[in-house]
Amino acid sequence: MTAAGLSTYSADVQAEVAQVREVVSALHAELPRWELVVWTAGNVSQRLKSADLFVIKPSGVTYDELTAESMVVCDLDGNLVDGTRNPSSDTAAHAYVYRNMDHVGGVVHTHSTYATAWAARAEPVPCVLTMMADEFGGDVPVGPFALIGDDSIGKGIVDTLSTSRSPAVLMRNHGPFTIGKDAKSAVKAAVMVEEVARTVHISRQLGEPLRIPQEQIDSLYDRYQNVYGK
Ligand SMILES: O=C(CO)[C@@H](O)[C@H](O)COP(=O)(O)O
Repeated sequence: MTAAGLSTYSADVQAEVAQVREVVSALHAELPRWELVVWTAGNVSQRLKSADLFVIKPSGVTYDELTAESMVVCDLDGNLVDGTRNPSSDTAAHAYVYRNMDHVGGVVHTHSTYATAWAARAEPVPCVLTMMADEFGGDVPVGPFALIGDDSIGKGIVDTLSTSRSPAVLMRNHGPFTIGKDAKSAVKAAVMVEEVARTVHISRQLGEPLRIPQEQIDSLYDRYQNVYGK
């Protein structure tokens, strides 16, 4: 597929595109490294600061074949602006999130095993671990069932995450989508949601895990978000 390209954009925008292509390409390597994907089943994107554009992977290309140059650039309606291949099949969902959540700079989708197992049951992961309180500020919520092809998935993500502190949503019968201030933060949330989905699942084999009281969740979330690592 060909597109209009970046020639009408300023040198600053083109420079940022080149830099974000490197970032997004490198972050795709984190998905198999953390065992969050099989074959081509997951994608990372990052929004530009200097223009209403984002960078995402081309569809159906294996992670070991991805390069910075092969990353595609889309506008916030999901139209291809620059790149030689079709953008990821989840581009419309990423674009919808960027159009409707101004604070989001990165989006990730995977089909990681444990998080997707919870999604298949449409059950939120209950906040029973301090690392869940830290990262998610409560339960990891479930979003609606939605078919790929229009704005349904994006709307489900936005509607669910707009009423939660969680940067992760388990889209019913599908899998996790995560958001962050940039793509790296969204990848981190994808790693964390898989980890807690796995741990809580294992805990359940031993009995019913104990929910953390809301006051303690709030305290842990505040410390991790505002003090930890600063
Ligand atoms: O969820 C889906 C399809 O149901 C996608 O995540 C694909 O599995 C990955 O697609 P590309 O990013 O390679 O288009």
